[in-house]
Amino acid sequence: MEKNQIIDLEITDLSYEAMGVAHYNGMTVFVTNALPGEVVSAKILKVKKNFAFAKIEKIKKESPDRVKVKLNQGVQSGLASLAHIKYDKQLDFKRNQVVNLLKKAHLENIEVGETLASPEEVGYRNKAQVPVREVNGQLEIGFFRRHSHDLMPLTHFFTTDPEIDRVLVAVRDILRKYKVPAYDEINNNGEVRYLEVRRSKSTGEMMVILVCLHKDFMQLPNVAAEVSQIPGVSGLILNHNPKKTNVILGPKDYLVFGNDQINDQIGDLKFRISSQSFFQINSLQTPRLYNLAIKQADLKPDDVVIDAYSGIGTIGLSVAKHVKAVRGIEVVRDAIKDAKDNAKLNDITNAKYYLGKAEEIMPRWAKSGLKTDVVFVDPPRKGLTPEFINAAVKTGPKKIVYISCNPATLVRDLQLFQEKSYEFNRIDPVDMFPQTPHVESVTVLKRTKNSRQTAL
Ligand SMILES: C[S@@+](CC[C@H](N)C(=O)[O-])C[C@H]1O[C@@H](n2cnc3c(N)ncnc32)[C@H](O)[C@@H]1O
Repeated sequence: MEKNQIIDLEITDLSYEAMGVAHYNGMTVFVTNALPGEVVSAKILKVKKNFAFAKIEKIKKESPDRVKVKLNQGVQSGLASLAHIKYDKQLDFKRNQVVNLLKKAHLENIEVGETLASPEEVGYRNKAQVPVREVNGQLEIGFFRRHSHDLMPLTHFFTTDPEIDRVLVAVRDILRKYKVPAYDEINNNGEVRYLEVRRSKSTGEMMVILVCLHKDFMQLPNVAAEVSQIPGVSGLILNHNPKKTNVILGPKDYLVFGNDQINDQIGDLKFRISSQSFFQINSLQTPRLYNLAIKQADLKPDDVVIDAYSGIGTIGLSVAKHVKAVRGIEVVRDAIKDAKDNAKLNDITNAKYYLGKAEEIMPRWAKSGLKTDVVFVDPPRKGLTPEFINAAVKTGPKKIVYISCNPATLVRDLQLFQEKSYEFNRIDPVDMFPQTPHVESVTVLKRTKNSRQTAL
């Protein structure tokens, strides 16, 4: 097999990244946007020792699960790599990921629920963070082609709220009008690196964030004056990121005009969200995710609850009125400030929030003898650390409710909890990210009879 060769392939499976999988002369070939059951004529793009990558030249036999999307193939592979699959089959794909990971871990007796469908299949994202670069002499917004920093200009982001797309394009045009230079990452000069827009689904308020190389630039007053005229925009923030780095946001934000938080709502609770705070990006699916987790936690009025990886307090504050006390842990300073503000905003007095790393704070609490009843964890993709798991178990909770955005680290961590005599019998996938391969899920671990002794 060699690069640029064209071969016919029968697709037998889908990889975790939603690439069609085929076998050819002992090699595994990953074909972008191909579906199981299809026969495709494919061009080989890259050859490694045991596997290769290819792209479709022609579909010779089409899967009945395929939907025609207008997206260009490059856009689709970067932003919405499941967009060519019928939505109900996307849900199956996500469920199968969990099933396969459990099988690999020899955990076949665990039930995996049907993936809970998202109320919106496109345009659901309440936040966009898009790179700004110069392409052919003009400032453009778009996305980086896979595994590169080549900007593909774009104005319609497909999974993002169309109101956000409208503001992204309006701000792009203002930056062009005042000839603000885009960031040049090779020479670490220019100005605007990323453009972020967040929108509250409940109030319609939008926050615009310009991620810039400098904390001020000549055209900023004119840019700000025009951005303030865009309907729906309630604030402009300049995020200062002076470093030569791939990290998107710098540590400092400067409020240029308006509010530095937007107001949103989940269920009957109000939330204020700062620019650097995490907020679930699928606004309509979030309450359904939380309700599932809270229902399965079966909370009691005397319960002491931990909300680890709390963000702005959304989970902890949703349960606070039904339990004795909530303690939240979060590493982002602004998110802790938001969580405290949000407790006040909703007249909640039994929820306290602590700044720091969960894997450091939890062992301290365990050492000081804290006892808990339910621990909610909602970590980033890398999952939990053994230190956190040990400490959480030491506080003796009856239940641990694990909300995960990465089934691979979830299954790894669930096995560690099992070693500490916590058991689980089902995982419920929830689709927070339609059109993409990302899988969210809820699992409840229960303490078995003898685990309190083992834990202490
Ligand atoms: C997936 S988000 C969940 C936030 C919140 N539970 C929600 O539903 O909106 C994970 C959160 O963990 C925070 N985080 C990341 N690493 C952390 C750590 N080591 N300790 C505590 N919080 C951390 C992130 O800042 C983020 O707010």
